[in-house]
Amino acid sequence: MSRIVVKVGSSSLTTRDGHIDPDRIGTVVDAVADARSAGDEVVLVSSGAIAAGLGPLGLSTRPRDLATQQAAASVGQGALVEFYGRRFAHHGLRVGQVLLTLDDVTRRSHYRNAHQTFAKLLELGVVPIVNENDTVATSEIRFGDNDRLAALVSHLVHADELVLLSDVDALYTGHPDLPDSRRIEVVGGEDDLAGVDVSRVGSAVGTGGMVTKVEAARIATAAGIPVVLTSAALAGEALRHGAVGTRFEPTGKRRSTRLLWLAHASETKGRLTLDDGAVRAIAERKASLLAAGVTAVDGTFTAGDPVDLVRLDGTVVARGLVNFDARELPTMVGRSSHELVELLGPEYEREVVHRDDLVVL
Ligand SMILES: Nc1ncnc2c1ncn2[C@@H]1O[C@H](COP(=O)(O)OP(=O)(O)O)[C@@H](O)[C@H]1O
Ligand SMILES: N[C@@H](CCC(=O)OP(=O)(O)O)C(=O)O
Repeated sequence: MSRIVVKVGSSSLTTRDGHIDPDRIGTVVDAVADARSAGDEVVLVSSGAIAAGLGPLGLSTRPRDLATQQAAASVGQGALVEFYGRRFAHHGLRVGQVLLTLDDVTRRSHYRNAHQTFAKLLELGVVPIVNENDTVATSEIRFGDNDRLAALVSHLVHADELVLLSDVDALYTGHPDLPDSRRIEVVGGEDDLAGVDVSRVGSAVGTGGMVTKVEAARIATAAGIPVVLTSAALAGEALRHGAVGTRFEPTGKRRSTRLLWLAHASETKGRLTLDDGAVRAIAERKASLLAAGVTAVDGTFTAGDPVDLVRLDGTVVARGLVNFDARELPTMVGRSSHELVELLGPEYEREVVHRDDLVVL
């Protein structure tokens, strides 16, 4: 029995005029149901909320402004889950909706909750249908693309494999429409990606194109999870562990999900400059960062936000979740814990970034 996370993109689930495509979603549902009958556990990360909301709202193209995207996602997500619910019921399976924001995989308490929810849903035999919580996620906290979300979810649920389903059957050396592009069967590591061009954009409804799929594959494989990338039309073969698409081999070992995200967080909220002693402490001794070793503070952040930790020359050494707001830190920098307690009170004795919330790059 394997635990598989399957991610399917907007372009494989919806029609060009912004409605659910029953046949194409049906192919994915049937493949997932077959895998379940064969004893595998499946978590389905489904995009398509915005795309499926366009038609019902009379919109002909993906809106540019966040508020309309969120409104479309609200309408489309309901339609998608309703469709999944009915279609999986034909196979005697129940679905459960899981909407995640960035906080759910970075903040410790949320992370534990998300982990437990998935564990219970799978134990109860439910097929979790996951998406980003588009309707409430603001631009700063958006995952931005479901490929990366799927990589983090596969790590969160300790998946044995991540299957990325798109509208193209494999990764190619260049855009598949170009005559010179060749299909890539196996990616064993970074070397195999040298010279691969993923820069040309994908479908009108998807967000990330091939760039985010390759990035998701990097995140998952670096954490020890193999990835298969192929088209949604080949979902059946992919889930029967057939030789389809492009296979990305694991390149690293499992690490904490929160730190995995932090290492790959697309947006940090600020920057703390460290003196040489503090750099050595966090990088070599794996110590927490104390105010005494901070020389400058940039950015607007609140406690719990991810920040870059940089050397005096500005190069990034690490990323961490900061324990104080940006406005609190300037009076703290360079001071020992003892001074901070005397000056500001006992609650200022804590680390600026705890070593459990810090990842050296
Ligand atoms: N090197 C490449 N190999 C395969 N596809 C590529 C490559 N470069 C760009 N693409 C494009 O990426 C598209 C898939 O991305 P996207 O439309 O965002 O998918 P989804 O909606 O499934 O997330 C493909 O259809 C293809 O047009
Ligand atoms: N959360 C968004 C999905 C964004 C996204 O990553 O889309 P895609 O590139 O099609 O996987 C939605 O459901 O519309």
